[in-house]
Amino acid sequence: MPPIQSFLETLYQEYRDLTAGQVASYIPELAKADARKFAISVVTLDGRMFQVGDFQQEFTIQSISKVFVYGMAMEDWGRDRLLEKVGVEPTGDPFNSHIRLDETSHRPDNPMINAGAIATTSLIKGDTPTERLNRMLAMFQRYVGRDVYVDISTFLSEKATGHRNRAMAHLMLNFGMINGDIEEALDLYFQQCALLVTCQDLATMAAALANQGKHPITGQRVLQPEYVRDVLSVMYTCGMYNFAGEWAFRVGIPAKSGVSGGLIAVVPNQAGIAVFSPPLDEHGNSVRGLKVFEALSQEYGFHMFDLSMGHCRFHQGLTADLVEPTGRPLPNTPTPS
Ligand SMILES: NC(=O)CC[C@H](N)C(=O)O
Repeated sequence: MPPIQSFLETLYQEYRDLTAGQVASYIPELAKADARKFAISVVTLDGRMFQVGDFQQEFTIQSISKVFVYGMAMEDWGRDRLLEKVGVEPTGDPFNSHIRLDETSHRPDNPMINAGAIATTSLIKGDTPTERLNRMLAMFQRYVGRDVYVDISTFLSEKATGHRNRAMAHLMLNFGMINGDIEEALDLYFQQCALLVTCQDLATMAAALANQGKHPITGQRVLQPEYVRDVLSVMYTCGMYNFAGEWAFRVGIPAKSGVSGGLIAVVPNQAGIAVFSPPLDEHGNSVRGLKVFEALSQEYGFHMFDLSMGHCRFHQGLTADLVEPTGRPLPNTPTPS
């Protein structure tokens, strides 16, 4: 069982020269991304970090934001009220697929596709657009553990070209699934997608979810524990677009990807993991990201239904690096059985 840090270094060497995939270009600013950038970060529940590559490189969070805004909407409205507006059914469609509202309820299928995410964002509470944005930034700030910023160029770039998202918002307005000003809701959605993060930030945010909603370093509560379950459930079933089923089968933990090349996954009660690598496959998922997660899942057996070994092997990988000089395992790392 290799210690996690050395295994990450092996994976980095193995996949750094991979040239498959295309950098997203439908948002003009994203086309400028450097396809060679590559980072892997693992953050444990007690805030230890294992990382390789460009883990301090900033990029826009894009669809990964949907996870955290969904959690915020849960806190704003409660589970039942939110479910009336946005479903939790996987679609098997691409993230930007034309909207297919539920025939009777007119809800978008789930909050991880664009239609559902825009509806979710439109529900964020606040009296003015500025207040809603500030509440959202404060939420992201709690997850990241420092000040966060929106990349104005990417925001404007998507605002100017996001006609498909705009069309979906209008359709939802028609069915009464969005209230209020469409352009304001879209602005907030484009702003959340243009939030600047690093791979290290994303793994830390995922670790906070793995830690039942408590930040692994600041100890601050970022999400009410009762909603962590809901957020992880939709990540598990809907987080990887029309690859979600394959991902659940192969990797087996809740995850979310974004078109800028970020990919996060949550190993419940153990760690948050993130990969950053801009080239995407035909489903819009990071090519290197998928490779890394498949290898990690195989090596450490963290698939949720790998009942033969369960989480024990991942613990061994983590605890190999996590044993204090005294030899005492750190808190939150149960002894492998
Ligand atoms: N999959 C994504 O990352 C999509 C996010 C992007 N801002 C969009 O709405 O198209």
